Amino acid sequence: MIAIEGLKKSFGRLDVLKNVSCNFAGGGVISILGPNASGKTTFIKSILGMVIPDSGRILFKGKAIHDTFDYKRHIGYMPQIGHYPDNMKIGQLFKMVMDIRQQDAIDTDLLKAYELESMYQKTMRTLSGGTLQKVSAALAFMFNPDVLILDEPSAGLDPLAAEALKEKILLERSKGKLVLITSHILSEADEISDQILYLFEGQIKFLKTLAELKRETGEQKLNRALTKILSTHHVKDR
Ligand SMILES: Nc1ncnc2c1ncn2[C@@H]1O[C@H](COP(=O)(O)OP(=O)(O)OP(=O)(O)O)[C@@H](O)[C@H]1O
Repeated sequence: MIAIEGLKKSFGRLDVLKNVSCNFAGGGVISILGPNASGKTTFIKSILGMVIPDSGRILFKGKAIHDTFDYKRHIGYMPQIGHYPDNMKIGQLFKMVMDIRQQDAIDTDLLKAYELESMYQKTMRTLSGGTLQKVSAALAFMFNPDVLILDEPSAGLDPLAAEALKEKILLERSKGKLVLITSHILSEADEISDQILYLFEGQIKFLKTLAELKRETGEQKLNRALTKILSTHHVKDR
């Protein structure tokens, strides 16, 4: 579905992605983990065409994304912080997005779960952080995309809203969708991930299935497995 070959990106003298290559062949949930500033958002923004890499290639269904922007129709993106026109109402925002796509909403599951229709008259600038996240989540899933890219999706969501999002992610996964999620919440990643991609200082430390990670470390929980594997890597690196 998505192949990444030798991706490099620097901001000034800061090398943020250093020769990143990986392949997301089929569906499933891939959690992109790593410390702050390790390059997770830069990595997903590169796939979205929002960051232009200095070198390397990204292929979407076999086609280089530099040659096309049509591929973006197949990706639903939930940003870390959504930026929307301040004075627009929620209802107007949804209508605008549908007008731009020239398509009606296909998937209204989250719209309903979050009861956003009852808030259509609310103006974007007046929304709480969590409600803004709910709007972003509903938009990401709205057109039934093949791929979902979610940047720290549950940050700021209340527990019930986060649970609804998790259920939705699992439902889409069961349909064979590819879901890339950046997160710092290991318990959540543990519940929903098929694979873990660990970024460290702009490089992939590993990309493994969750089962493999647990088997290799002999741990049942992702947080303990990560602690173990990272300390082992650390020793090996020295
Ligand atoms: N547009 C930009 N201009 C300059 N530096 C940038 C830009 N975007 C990102 N960076 C820098 O690149 C590094 C990686 O940022 P990025 O947002 O990709 O990290 P992250 O792993 O997503 O972090 P976090 O876990 O804190 O969200 C950081 O040092 C950041 O300051």
